[in-house]
Amino acid sequence: AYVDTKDILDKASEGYYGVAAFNINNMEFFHAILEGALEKKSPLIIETSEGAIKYAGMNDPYRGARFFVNMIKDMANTVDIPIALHLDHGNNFDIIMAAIKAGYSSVMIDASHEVFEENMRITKDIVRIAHAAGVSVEAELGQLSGIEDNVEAAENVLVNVDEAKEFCETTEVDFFAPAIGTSHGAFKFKGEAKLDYDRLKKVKEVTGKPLVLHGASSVVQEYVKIAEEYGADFGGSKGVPADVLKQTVEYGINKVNTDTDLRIAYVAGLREFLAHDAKQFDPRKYQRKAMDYVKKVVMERIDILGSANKI
Ligand SMILES: O=C(COP(=O)(O)O)N(O)CCCCOP(=O)(O)O
Ligand SMILES: [Ca+2]
Ligand code: NA
Ligand SMILES: [Zn+2]
Repeated sequence: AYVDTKDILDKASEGYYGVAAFNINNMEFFHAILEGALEKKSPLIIETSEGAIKYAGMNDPYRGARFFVNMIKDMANTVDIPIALHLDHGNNFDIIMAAIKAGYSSVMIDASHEVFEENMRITKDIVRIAHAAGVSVEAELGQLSGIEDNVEAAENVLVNVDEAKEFCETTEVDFFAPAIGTSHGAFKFKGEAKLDYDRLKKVKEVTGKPLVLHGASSVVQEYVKIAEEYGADFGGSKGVPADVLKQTVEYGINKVNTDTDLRIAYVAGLREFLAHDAKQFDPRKYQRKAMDYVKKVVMERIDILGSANKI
């Protein structure tokens, strides 16, 4: 069934388990992810960035948003697991409105690069509009280093616990993303993967909200190796180890944003298949190994986060 993201995450917060939010840009990733979630009988959050919406809509965001809603809502209403569709890192007002109008389950308003008062003001506005339309809302405090909200955040800016309390009370967001030391992409840490667990525990205590971990991909080395065997160069890639992920779930993380792991698994499968089969040109065949690797990553992640059989 097609559901509100808030429903999935309120249950996950109650039960102290994590639900992965998987990013897609096309049909094949969605199918591979869905196969994995169905096999695990897990609730499923599909999310699309603004870039994905522009990509699918050939630069018409409302068309792109409708494309994803039509594909996902229709499929969701014909399978037995709860599925939600979320706008990830919403920043452009028109694209957030397009997602709400098209029928997204939830939207993120990411104004975390603004000063605190401004982030709060913008978020309050979006919550008012989204809630009027029956759409739930995610927002963020702190910044992830690397490309973030289309602005370069040189350093990690960790969430401030007192601000988190005021922010969640004032804005009435439905689920909340505290920056605790992760970053987007495949090169998250120079040395050891260290997240600020103490800060996370305190944010859970003072907000009582379902919490979101951005930049949560593990950068699974099994697929990095396969990709590199067939010509990729992902040297120095490092993500959030599974045991660290488990720890964040224990301390209150419920939505676990995962994009890079799927991208690496897919390109590894594609490179491997094409290196061995010189004759195949049916896209339903030469993408299958890539989709199988994505499905495997999805199923492994569901086991790490504990959302299997939680439907
Ligand atoms: O927090 C995460 C997941 O991060 P990770 O998977 O890199 O760890 N996300 O929010 C996914 C970010 C997707 C970015 O998409 P565009 O390239 O279209 O802008
Ligand atoms: Ca941000
Ligand atoms: Na998000
Ligand atoms: Zn993110």
